[in-house]
Amino acid sequence: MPKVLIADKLSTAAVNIFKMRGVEVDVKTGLTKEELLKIVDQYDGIAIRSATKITKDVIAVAKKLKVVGRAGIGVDNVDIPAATAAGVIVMNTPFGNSITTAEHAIALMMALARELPAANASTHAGKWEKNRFMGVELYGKTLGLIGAGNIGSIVADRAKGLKMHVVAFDPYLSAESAEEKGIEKVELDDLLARADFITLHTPLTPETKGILSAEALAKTKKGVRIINCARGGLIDEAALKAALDSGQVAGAALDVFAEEPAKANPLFGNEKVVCTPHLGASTEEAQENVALQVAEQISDYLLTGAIVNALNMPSISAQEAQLVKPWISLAEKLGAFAGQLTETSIQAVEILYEGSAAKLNQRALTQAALAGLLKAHMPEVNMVNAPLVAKERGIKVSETRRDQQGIYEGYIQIKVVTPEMTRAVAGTVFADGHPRLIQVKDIKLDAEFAPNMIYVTNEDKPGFIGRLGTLLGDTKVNIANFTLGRSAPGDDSIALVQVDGEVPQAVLDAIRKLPLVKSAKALKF
Ligand SMILES: NC(=O)C1=CN([C@@H]2O[C@H](COP(=O)(O)OP(=O)(O)OC[C@H]3O[C@@H](n4cnc5c(N)ncnc54)[C@H](O)[C@@H]3O)[C@@H](O)[C@H]2O)C=CC1
Ligand SMILES: O=C(O)C(=O)COP(=O)(O)O
Repeated sequence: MPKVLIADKLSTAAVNIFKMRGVEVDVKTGLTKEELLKIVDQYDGIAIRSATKITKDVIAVAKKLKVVGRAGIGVDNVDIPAATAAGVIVMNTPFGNSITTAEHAIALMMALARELPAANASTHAGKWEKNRFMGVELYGKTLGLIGAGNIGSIVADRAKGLKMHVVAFDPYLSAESAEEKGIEKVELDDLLARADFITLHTPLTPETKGILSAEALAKTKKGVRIINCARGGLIDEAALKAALDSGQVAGAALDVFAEEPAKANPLFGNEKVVCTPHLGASTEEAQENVALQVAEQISDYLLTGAIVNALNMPSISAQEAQLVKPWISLAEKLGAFAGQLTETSIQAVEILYEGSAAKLNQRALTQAALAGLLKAHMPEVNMVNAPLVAKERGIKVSETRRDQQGIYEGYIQIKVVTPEMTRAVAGTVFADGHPRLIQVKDIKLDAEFAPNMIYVTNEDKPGFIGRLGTLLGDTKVNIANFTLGRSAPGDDSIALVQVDGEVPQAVLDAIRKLPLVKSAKALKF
């Protein structure tokens, strides 16, 4: 039974889902890094929010870990490259809390416009400072969105309801989509110059880090009000403090901070600043949504192989996972076969999907094929990081789909191009769900994959099979299966021998010395 750790505060809906689905679950929130490092190797999955940091060193000791599920959107607390390198899938719940967070941004904008927190505190203190608080209207004002994705778009929709004019800076927002949303797409400088309110809704990336820098703040309309419900690092906090002090910025409402939990911050204590402790996603509805979703997604992956909302893997539905599983195994084994025969650098990999194989999730199959291929010489490669490793090594990967042409209902062929040669291997999945090797170079055959095999190329002349069998018998290597193939009588032929146990090097050397043998290699699957 797979075991999952819930490391941040999640709705109890998550625990119930895990239990119902047959996943063992521990709830241990508020762990220090050291505590997490001590226990993380027990778990197949971890469910988190923004508090727990899944760093490189956590991934390094989490030997069983297969999936990190973020009950929410931002994944800047997860080292995705490290997870990818370790074959750990990182998932989030991209829509579960977006309405709630957009509503928080609007709430903060209103609180800022009318100084609600200060007025509230003053009234509770019995001061009745009616003349102290003078707000501004939102009606007719320009709202500048930095980032117009899911949350930004909902904020825009609500702001339009308040009769604001909405402009957005988002390089990835198409003109059509902007028009559809009633948003004016602008450049950042234009937004800074025109907006009465600026609200941030981008992820924290190297490009967006410090997007509201001292320089950017200097370009804003004097008296601008800023709302940040995305990530603290988007604003240079020291620069914001200076801009508030100079009056360039009239106020800021912040839900997120460069360092969290934010116990001390240069902006604390400033009455022009409205703060909440990262509450953007904190409504009953959103927390129920994200907890349910993340528990379903993690359970699905661990129990069925289905992948939804992963940031480092293509999606595969549960139904598809069932269908594609034997083909993934085939693709990986074909890749492993070709990889073990390849001793030189690889220039290109061409994968052909025919018939029923062409109707399956091609990205997953290609990732499996690449993983098998590259793992032969780089054990750290896995299905998740294989495309990246191939790219880093300059291996050109191409895929072709074709309707059924041959006798097999479906098959996969992998062609590996090296500076010396091109080698093709192909296989299919039989009705029993077992992958079969059906072609090596141009030679047709029919062989199952086994943990230990010997691959021999030889001249097709009488006497070879007997000698090989005798040698293996004499050296106590038990033959489980023996498959032969040749392009034409008397031409090149190959023998694939399934053996029980590892093949000693001395036996391989002896096979290579047999008459008619051209090459011999031990293969492992
Ligand atoms: N305060 C809170 O509790 C919460 C905060 N968030 C934060 O809100 C962020 C936005 O969430 P969603 O809208 O769901 O994400 P999203 O992915 O739907 O939208 C992000 C938008 O930012 C844009 N973008 C990316 N790089 C940009 C750049 N350099 N300049 C301008 N725009 C850029 C993208 O094109 C995209 O349209 C999340 O990344 C997360 O960090 C999300 C939920 C709750
Ligand atoms: O979903 C997000 O990106 C959030 O920032 C929400 O964070 P939280 O789950 O409340 O810690």
